[in-house]
Amino acid sequence: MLTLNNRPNPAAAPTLDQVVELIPDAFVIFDGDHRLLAANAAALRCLSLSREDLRGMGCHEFFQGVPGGCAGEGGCPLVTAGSAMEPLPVQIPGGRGRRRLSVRISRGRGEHGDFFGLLLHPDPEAAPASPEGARLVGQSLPMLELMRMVERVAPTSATVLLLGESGVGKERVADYLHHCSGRAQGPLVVVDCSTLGEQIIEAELFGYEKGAFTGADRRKVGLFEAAQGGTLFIDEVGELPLSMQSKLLRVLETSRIRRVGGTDYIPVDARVVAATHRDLAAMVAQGGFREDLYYRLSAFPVFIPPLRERREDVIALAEHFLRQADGGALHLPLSVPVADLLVSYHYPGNVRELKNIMTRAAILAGTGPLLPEHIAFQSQAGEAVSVASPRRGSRSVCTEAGVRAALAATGGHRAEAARHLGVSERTLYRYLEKFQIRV
Ligand SMILES: Nc1ncnc2c1ncn2[C@@H]1O[C@H](COP(=O)(O)OP(=O)(O)OP(=O)(O)O)[C@@H](O)[C@H]1O
Repeated sequence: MLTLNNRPNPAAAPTLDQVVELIPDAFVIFDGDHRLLAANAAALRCLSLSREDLRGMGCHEFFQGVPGGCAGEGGCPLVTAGSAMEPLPVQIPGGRGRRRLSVRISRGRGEHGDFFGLLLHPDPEAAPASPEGARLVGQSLPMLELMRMVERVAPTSATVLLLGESGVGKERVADYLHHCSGRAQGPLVVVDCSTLGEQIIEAELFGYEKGAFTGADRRKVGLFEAAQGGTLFIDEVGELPLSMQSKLLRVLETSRIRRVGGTDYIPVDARVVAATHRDLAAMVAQGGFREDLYYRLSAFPVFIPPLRERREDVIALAEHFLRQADGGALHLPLSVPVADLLVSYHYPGNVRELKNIMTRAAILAGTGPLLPEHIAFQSQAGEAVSVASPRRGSRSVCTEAGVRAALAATGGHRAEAARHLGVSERTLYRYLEKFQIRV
């Protein structure tokens, strides 16, 4: 029981277990005998251990993985950490093998002795060990800010909603989030609502029992169950039919599913990350999306800016995709004219378009040098992609090299060069004046 000073009615005070649940990050408390007193749900997920596994666990077993006495001054982090809140990299044995965590330990003094609070985070130093697929390429400010947000929310159990135009990297960010979470060793299951018809989506998500419908000749486990202990990435959640939206909401609220044709409720422990390129708030206003589900999903929205708003990432991404292409590494680093040309473009198809451009360029260049003529932009017409962007209205910034490259690539055609840069012709004129470029 936790009571505050002079509390008139201690019986009404919250328990320690209830208090630790208020902390969104993975958090555990040890008592003065170095025995674990309480852990919140985020910590259980982070360590893949149950509350029963953890309660009463000694510091030696917690830090070393095997029961034993406290290692004392020489080795127990609770003793050595003091009150400095410096993160401490440790290898903690979880339910599925050891994992590297960064632990911040703080010491408190109570009536009956000391106690210790431990905040657990995935160790950023361990990031290189994560698979290539989980790495986010990009060093622009918006990208660094995005990574910080994702790393912050990853260890919690919050539902995350990824917003951004098509091809901007939503699935990639979901992958990164999964690998930064305590569920990294669990599965990452992806479901794309835009590719599933209304009839099959329920069976896909929740599974079905034998005989549930014609053709159901055996029991099938759904994607929620397949994601047990891991993450379920629901892509294009805006395409979910209304009837399914209420069912999804129920699962998010109760953490239980019922297979189609089944009667039992099955507990599921899957962290949900959803994504959409659509403006869900507008869909709510038009009655196409349930308001309650919208609020539930957007507990932690993360906006991924379009590539044209983070042109500083273009070269790093281009070289990354070139490295992945057959024989592409031959062309690294990119020549200045190719780099200028790439940076000048506005990428309506975002990172996916850049990836396709680089894969194609590597093929066209073969074993010779990679030249500007090998760069073929896919959406030269510059058609607008429908955007659900809270940052709509932010302006493209063109460099002198970019403007010159766009003019060179379009044979000096101003209207085409403006389209190519993703700006209006009037804006292009302002740039021509600013950089004193004559066409
Ligand atoms: N920051 C990044 N670093 C490395 N690769 C990236 C990055 N962002 C996107 N990609 C790659 O670009 C391609 C498109 O990204 P992704 O599929 O994640 O986009 P998306 O926003 O989910 O698209 P859609 O809305 O069409 O589902 C993928 O091959 C992905 O791996």
